Amino acid sequence: MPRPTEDELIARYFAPLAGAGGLSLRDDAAVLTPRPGHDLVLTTDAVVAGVHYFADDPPASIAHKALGVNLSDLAAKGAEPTGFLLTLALSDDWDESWLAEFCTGLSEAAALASCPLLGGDTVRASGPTLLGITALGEVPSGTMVRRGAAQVGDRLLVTGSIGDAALGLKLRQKPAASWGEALSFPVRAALVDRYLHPQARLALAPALRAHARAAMDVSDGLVGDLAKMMRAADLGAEVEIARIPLSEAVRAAVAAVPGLLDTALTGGDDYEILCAADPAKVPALCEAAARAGLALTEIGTVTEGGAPRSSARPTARRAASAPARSATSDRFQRPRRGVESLKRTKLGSICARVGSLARLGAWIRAGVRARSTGREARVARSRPLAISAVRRRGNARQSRTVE
Ligand SMILES: Nc1ncnc2c1ncn2[C@@H]1O[C@H](COP(=O)(O)OP(=O)(O)OP(=O)(O)O)[C@@H](O)[C@H]1O
Ligand SMILES: Cc1ncc(C[n+]2csc(CCOP(=O)(O)O)c2C)c(N)n1
Ligand SMILES: [Mg+2]
Repeated sequence: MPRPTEDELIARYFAPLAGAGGLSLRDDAAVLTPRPGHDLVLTTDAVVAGVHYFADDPPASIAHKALGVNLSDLAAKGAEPTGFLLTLALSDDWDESWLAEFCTGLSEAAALASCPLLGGDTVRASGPTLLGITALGEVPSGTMVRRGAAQVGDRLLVTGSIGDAALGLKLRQKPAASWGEALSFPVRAALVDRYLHPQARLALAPALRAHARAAMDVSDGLVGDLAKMMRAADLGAEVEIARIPLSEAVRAAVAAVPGLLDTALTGGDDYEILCAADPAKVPALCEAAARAGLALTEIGTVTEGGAPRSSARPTARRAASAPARSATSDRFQRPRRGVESLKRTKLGSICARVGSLARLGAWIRAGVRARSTGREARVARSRPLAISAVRRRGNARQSRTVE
C-alpha cells in the first residue's frame, strides 16, 4: 500500500490534535496571544531512536516520552503548558500503522497535559527516526523558576523517586537480568513503565513558583543534574545519600546488586524535579506538593562552592585560582585522564575517606566532587572522570599524596 503524502498525514493524523492557535494546521505558522501578564516559556528536546528510546518500543509510548521530556522542562520552570510544535524526521522504513499508533499516544499525552499541537514539520531522515518537540508554556510575568538561583543554606528537595527509569532501562535491555529475579513481575513492569512513560511533574508548577528559589528537571541522572544546578549558581551542595528517595523496587534491586545504586543515581530518565528552597519555605512547599499529589523529599543543603573550576561563566575568583575546565560532564564529553587532573580534583583525599570507590566513581564520573563521612556525602563541583586516573594508579593512599 502506498504511504500517505505529507499533506495526507497532516490532515489524517495531526490536524485532529491541533489546538486553536494551530489553525487546523492549514497555514504556514501558528499564532498565539499569551495571556495578559504572562511570560512565554520555551523549551525544546529531541528524542532519537536507539539513543533515547528503542525503535521497537510501542509507538504510543514513544510519543508519550517525546512530549513528556518537554513537559518536564516546563514543569521545572513553574510553567503551565500552552502548546507544542512537532518535528518528525521519519526513518526510511516508517509505516502508517506506526504513525497512527504514535498519534494516538500523542493525542492522549497532549490531552492529559492540556497541551495542544500547534504545528510542526514532517521529513524523511536518512538515519534513525528523530522526534523533536518544542513546547511552550506560560508563567505569570517574572515568575519563571530559574536553574541557577539557589542560595547558600537553601534546602535541596526532589520529587518522586530516583533511579526507577534507569533500572527499567536495564531491564528493557536485559529482561533476564539476575537482579530482576529478586523482584516480582509487577515491580519489574513498574520499573520499565517509568522508563517508557516519564511523568512530567506539572502539578508541582504552582508550588515551585510560590515557594522554590531554583529548580531543574532530572533528565541526565540526579548526580550530574545536581552538579549542573550547583554550577549554574556557582555553589556546592551537601547531599545525604541515605535521604535520596528510592522506591521499594530500586531498594530491592540495590539489595541484590549494590552497584545498581550507581545506576540509579546517575542513570537518568527520571524526569523528577530537583529544587532549592529557603528553609523557611520548605514546609509550605512540601504541603503544596502534597496537595498536588506529589512526594517531595529533602536530600541536602546548598553550600559555598568548592574550588571554582567551570569555564562556562568565568569569574575573577576563578581566573585567579583555578584552571579552566569544560562546562559539564555530559554524553558528548570524553574522559580526561592523568595525574594532573587528579591533582586538581583532590580525588585522593576523597577516595581515601570514602572507601567505596565503585559507588563514588559514579558520582565523580558525572562531574561531581564528593566527600563522604559514613552516610553523608558532600557534593561539589569537580572535574569529571578523574576517577579513572585513581583507578589506574590503583591505590587510594598513593592518590592522596598528590592532592
Ligand atoms: N543546539 C542548541 N541551540 C541553542 N541552545 C541550546 C542548544 N542545546 C542546548 N541549548 C540550551 O542550553 C540549555 C541547557 O540545555 P540542556 O540540554 O542541558 O537542558 P535540558 O533540555 O533541560 O536537558 P535534557 O536535554 O537533558 O533534557 C537550555 O537553555 C537549552 O535551550
Ligand atoms: C535506548 C536508550 N538508551 C539509553 C538511554 C539513556 N539516556 C539516553 S539520553 C539520556 C538523557 C537525556 O538525553 P539528552 O541530554 O540527550 O536530552 C538518557 C538517560 C535511553 N533513554 N534509551
Ligand atoms: Mg531540563
